[in-house]
Amino acid sequence: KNFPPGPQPVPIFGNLLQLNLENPTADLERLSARYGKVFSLYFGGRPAVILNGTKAMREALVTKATDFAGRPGGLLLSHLTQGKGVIMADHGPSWREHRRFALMTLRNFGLGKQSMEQRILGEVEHVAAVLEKSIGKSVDPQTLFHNASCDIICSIMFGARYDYEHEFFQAMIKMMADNSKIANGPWGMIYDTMPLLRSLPLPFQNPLKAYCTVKHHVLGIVEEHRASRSPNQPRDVIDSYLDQMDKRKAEEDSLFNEDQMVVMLLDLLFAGTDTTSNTIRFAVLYLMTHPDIQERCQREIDRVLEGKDQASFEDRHKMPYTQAVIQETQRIASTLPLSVFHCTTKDTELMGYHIPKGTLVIPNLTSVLHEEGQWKFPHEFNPDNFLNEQGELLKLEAFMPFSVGPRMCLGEGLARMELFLILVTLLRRFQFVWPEDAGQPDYTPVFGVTQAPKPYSMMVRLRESQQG
Ligand code: HEM
Repeated sequence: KNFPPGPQPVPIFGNLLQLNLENPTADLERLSARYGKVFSLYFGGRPAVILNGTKAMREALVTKATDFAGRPGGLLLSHLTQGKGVIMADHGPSWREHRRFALMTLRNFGLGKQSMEQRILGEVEHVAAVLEKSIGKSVDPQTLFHNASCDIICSIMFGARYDYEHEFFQAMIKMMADNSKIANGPWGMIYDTMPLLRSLPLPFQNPLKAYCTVKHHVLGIVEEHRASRSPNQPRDVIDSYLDQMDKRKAEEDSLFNEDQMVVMLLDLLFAGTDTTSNTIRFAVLYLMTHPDIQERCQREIDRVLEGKDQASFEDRHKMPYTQAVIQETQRIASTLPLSVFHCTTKDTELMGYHIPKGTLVIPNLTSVLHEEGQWKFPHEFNPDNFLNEQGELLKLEAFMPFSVGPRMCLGEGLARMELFLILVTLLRRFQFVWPEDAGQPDYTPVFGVTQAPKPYSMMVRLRESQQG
């Protein structure tokens, strides 16, 4: 009763046949124009509420934060992780404690401090070395940027980075990219809506298998850590977790155990790889095809870093234009278009509608990041969206690529540091050029849990200031 309105569902499929499952973004926009900022859809027999626009998003995720902080079960992503870890864990003590642990550990390993910066800057040197070998050639940077962001997370979690060619490392990256594509794509939708088909040998079996293989390997890394660690002298996230398990051994029903640890590690890898690297790929695509914007960033970077060997995260305060370019990339790219699905934890109300406990909630972040009335230029790439007349960086309520509320991205600090240090270091050294024979750039994203640009080629040149 008084459930948000939406198109009429049909038996078995619900509204599935009315959506382009390869990329439902345009359908969601059309439905929101017809039914309003809060509307409903049926995935098979399961009702879902779609949140659109800044007002509905904030009312649900901030004002009524607890009511909307759950995670749905019964989906491909929740089956992969069995509801453990952080991302797909339901709102409860285990999620709360693991979220707190992950945030605290990231902070202890120097988020905002020197050591995390050094890990990122170290990784950028590997990227720069590969790019230097590509000078004057056309290359697709997809693999390179995936490798770099995955390696940064690996070094924080496992204490070591991998060579980009390492077999396990490559398997892990492939698993993450494939799973992201499948989970929000047609096969993921079929898995989510038609439980009877789940045991059939269909493509959604692949992510389940790939996840198990990577999980098995991570268990091996945990075993190595057990053998080589010194208690209370953590080298990385695994050691910290083992310390935490020791500390809580005496507790009956401790929430910290090996199974939870492995899922949490995979969560952080999964959440931290494609998100950051796809954002960097979008940034390079827009900078190549807007050379005036690229040059303006480079002038700012040169001025602020004059006489310094390396950039530091603190330098961002002196680089409002570069920050505006990074934020504008995040806005236009909308890397997690439908965020991560939420679920109501109790019967609640939203914008006058009744929403029962356990309802699937889909925050359409793209609808906020491209919302008319919130942005000076909602549909074009323009850093002025984030700058005032004086060229100062604006803080805007509708800028929520990391979502908002108690479930918002816990890697935001790390992601922002990575985006800044990687882009600033590379732009200082290289010029990125859209190849002459590449035709018109196509900015249309490839839809998935994380959205990616279509594969493209870039030309790399050493900047004049860096030559000889
Ligand atoms: C540009 C990069 C990134 C973007 C745009 C991004 C965005 C998001 C979004 C939209 C969510 C869903 C929030 C919600 O459900 O309301 C999320 C959740 C999450 N992110 Fe990120 N993220 C990024 C990078 C990272 C990194 C580097 C890490 C980890 C090291 C990370 C870890 C997580 C985790 C663990 C969650 C689940 C939080 C929870 O359920 O409590 N993310 N992220």
